[in-house]
Amino acid sequence: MNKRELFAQIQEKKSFLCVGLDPVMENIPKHLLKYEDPILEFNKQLIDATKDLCVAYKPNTAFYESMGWKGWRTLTETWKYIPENIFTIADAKRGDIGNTSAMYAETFFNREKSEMGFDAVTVAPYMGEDSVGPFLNYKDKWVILLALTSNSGHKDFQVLETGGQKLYETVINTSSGWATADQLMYVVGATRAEEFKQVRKLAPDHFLLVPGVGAQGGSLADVCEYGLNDSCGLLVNSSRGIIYAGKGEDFAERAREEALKLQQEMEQILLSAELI
Ligand SMILES: O=C(O)c1cc(=O)[nH]c(=O)n1[C@@H]1O[C@H](COP(=O)(O)O)[C@@H](O)[C@H]1O
Repeated sequence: MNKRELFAQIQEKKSFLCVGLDPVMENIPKHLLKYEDPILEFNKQLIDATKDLCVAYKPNTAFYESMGWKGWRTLTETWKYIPENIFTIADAKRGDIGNTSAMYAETFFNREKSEMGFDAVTVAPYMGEDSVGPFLNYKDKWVILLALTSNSGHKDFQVLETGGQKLYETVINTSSGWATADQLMYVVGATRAEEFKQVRKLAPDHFLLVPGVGAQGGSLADVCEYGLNDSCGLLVNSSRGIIYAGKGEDFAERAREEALKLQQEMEQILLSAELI
């Protein structure tokens, strides 16, 4: 899905919500345990309940990989279940020397080989351009580079000064000069709302993946104050705040209610910004 198509979806759905699919077996409602793959059933019901309210789904691969080969099967079947017009992000946070990154890229992008054809993958920029390049060789796909993350550990490296600018600023400045920069998005945590003004100075046109609303306490309104651009430019993720809104048989309805609250807030924001 290209940028124009993504913005068209945002306008049509009046939403820039990304639902994070981070399921843990202990939290799956008990009535689903009778299914052969309870997590797949959980995801399917969540997708059915939220697909008209969101423009993206982001399974974090750790939650699937932790279950071994069965988890990979669940991830693959989950990806297949997501409707085609919804943006899919493999939140895998990969990046390695070139030939290894090429294998990671095949895992998430090469549908013929792996049976998964995500639109985007999250990548750590630490190993530099040649570690990101193999993902960018897929011309219709996106790389979402970690820039300024939502966790407290962002202080350890990302905001350290490197030649007059913070390390995360260097990540954005340098990568946005790459020839393939129009296939990049950046992760900026909702808990770092005070930095969005600066992020937008460095990356005015890029889409930002913004995790950290909901369970981590970030504010949607604060993110949007400086984060919006003229094609919206934001995919705001909530995982636990939506998928665990209810723990019983009505879990999908509760999830829908939480997604709807965010979508309605987003609609007002898009209206005020005259983007819809
Ligand atoms: O890349 C990410 O998505 C990500 C980056 C970041 O800085 N912070 C962050 O929380 N995430 C992911 O976003 C999701 C947040 O989940 P909740 O806190 O449950 O909404 C998890 O899958 C995290 O791994």
